[in-house]
Formats: sequence, structure tokens, C-alpha cells
Amino acid sequence: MTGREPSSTVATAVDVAGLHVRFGTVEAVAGVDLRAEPGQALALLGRNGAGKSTTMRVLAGVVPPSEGRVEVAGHDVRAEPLEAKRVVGYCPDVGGLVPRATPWEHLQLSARLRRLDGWEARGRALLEQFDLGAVAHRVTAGFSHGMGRRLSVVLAALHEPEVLLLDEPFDGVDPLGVEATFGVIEDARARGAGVLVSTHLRDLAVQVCAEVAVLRGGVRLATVSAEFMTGDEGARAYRALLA
Ligand SMILES: Nc1ncnc2c1ncn2[C@@H]1O[C@H](COP(=O)(O)OP(=O)(O)OP(=O)(O)O)[C@@H](O)[C@H]1O
Repeated sequence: MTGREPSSTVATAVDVAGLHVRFGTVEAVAGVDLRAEPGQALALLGRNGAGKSTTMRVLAGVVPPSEGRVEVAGHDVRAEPLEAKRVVGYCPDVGGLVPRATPWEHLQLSARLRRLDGWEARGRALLEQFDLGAVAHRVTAGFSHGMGRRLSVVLAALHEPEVLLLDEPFDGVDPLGVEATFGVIEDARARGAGVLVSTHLRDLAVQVCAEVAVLRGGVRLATVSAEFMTGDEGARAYRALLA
């Protein structure tokens, strides 16, 4: 793989300070601060419309910040948009797949855009890990929702990014797919990547992330340890934060 050169300095993987995102009169994100160090997985939880996906889109370079500082692996998304996109692997919450292309063609396109060499073995292994090997050459138009989610995680992980952004990766995914996604997150952490997981599934988030940031109304309410959010007590604590 040649997608990522080892970096001599270790920058904070995700560094967000005072982020605001406005769409006309709608303030989708109203002052969010987040930090994930290399090797750390952070979950984003919050009710519908809390600003999770918008925050992820800014980190992925899909939506520009209206205000605030946003850096991924030391690259400012506004000042260095190409470098910032290069270090990120992004699984969007919806879309992103070409209906008439196969999983293998998606991998080829992604590798070509990122000028990766020698990616084929990793691509094949990821497809197998996500139980997509048998459909590697079938167009994605006929894929179930969960199959599409699994392929989106594979595409985010292919180039071994320094920052892995997974938006609703568990949505509609079966237990083996969840296990495979956990594997990708653990692998990313082990090689020093920072991981952000946006999800509604608190019980899964706390299994794979050490910290949880809770958003509400575009604002970060709290960042707490995963233990605080675990089990029945965690469920009560989460509901109390959202109330
Ligand atoms: N392109 C857009 N134009 C106008 N408003 C937007 C746009 N994108 C997001 N919003 C608004 O910003 C707010 C935050 O949306 P966002 O999708 O970030 O929330 P979320 O926490 O990801 O929600 P969910 O859990 O339902 O996916 C919502 O009120 C949404 O309607």
C-alpha cells in the first residue's frame, strides 16, 4: 500500500474547535468542539437532527465549515482541502455508491482516485471480511441496505486512512457485519488512526469507542467515558442528557 506515508510528527487525529455550520437560516452545528487522538475511537451520539452527520461531512471535506477550526491529522479542512481529504476515510450515512458499479469497480475507482498501488490483496481481504466476496462482481443496484452499508465501510477503510469517519455504519447491518466493522475500527486504532463513529446504537458505540460525545441541537452537551454510557445505567444517563 502506498496511500499513506508514515508521518514523523503525530498530530491530533480530529481537532474541532468552535464549529458552526449554517445552511441559510438553519444552524445545523452551533459551536461544537471535538478531539480524537491517534489510536482513539470517539462515538458521536445524539437525537435526530443533533448535527452529527453535518459534523462528519465537514470533517470529510464534503461541507465547508461556516465558522471554527477543523483539522484532520494536522490538516486544516479549509486551508488544505486536498491533504485533508487524502488522510480521511469516510463512510457517509447515505448514498455514495454507484448503482451500476460492482464492489470491485468501487474499489478500483477509489484506488485510482487515491493513486494507491498494491491495494488488491487488501481490497479482496476486506470484501471477504465483510462477506462481500461472492458479490464482488455484482452491481450494487440490487444490494440490500445492510450490504451497501458494509461496502461503504470497506471503501472508507481501503487506503488505511489516518482518520476513519463512519456515519451510521451499523444501521441495518447484521451481527457478522457489525463484528467486521468492529474489526476495521480496532485495526485502524492499532495502526494509530483516529476514529469517529456516529450512531444511534449506544450499546454498540460503547463496545468499540472509549469516549462518547453527545450532541443536541448542534451543540456538544458532554464528552463522557464509554463506561458511563454502558448498560441500563448508561441508557438512563443518556436519556437524561437528551431530555
Ligand atoms: N443541506 C442542508 N440544508 C438545510 N438544513 C440542513 C442540511 N443538512 C442538515 N440540515 C439540518 O441540520 C440539522 C442537523 O442535521 P444532521 O443531519 O447533521 O443531524 P444528525 O444528528 O445527523 O441527525 P440524524 O440522526 O437524523 O441523522 C437538522 O436540523 C437538519 O435538518
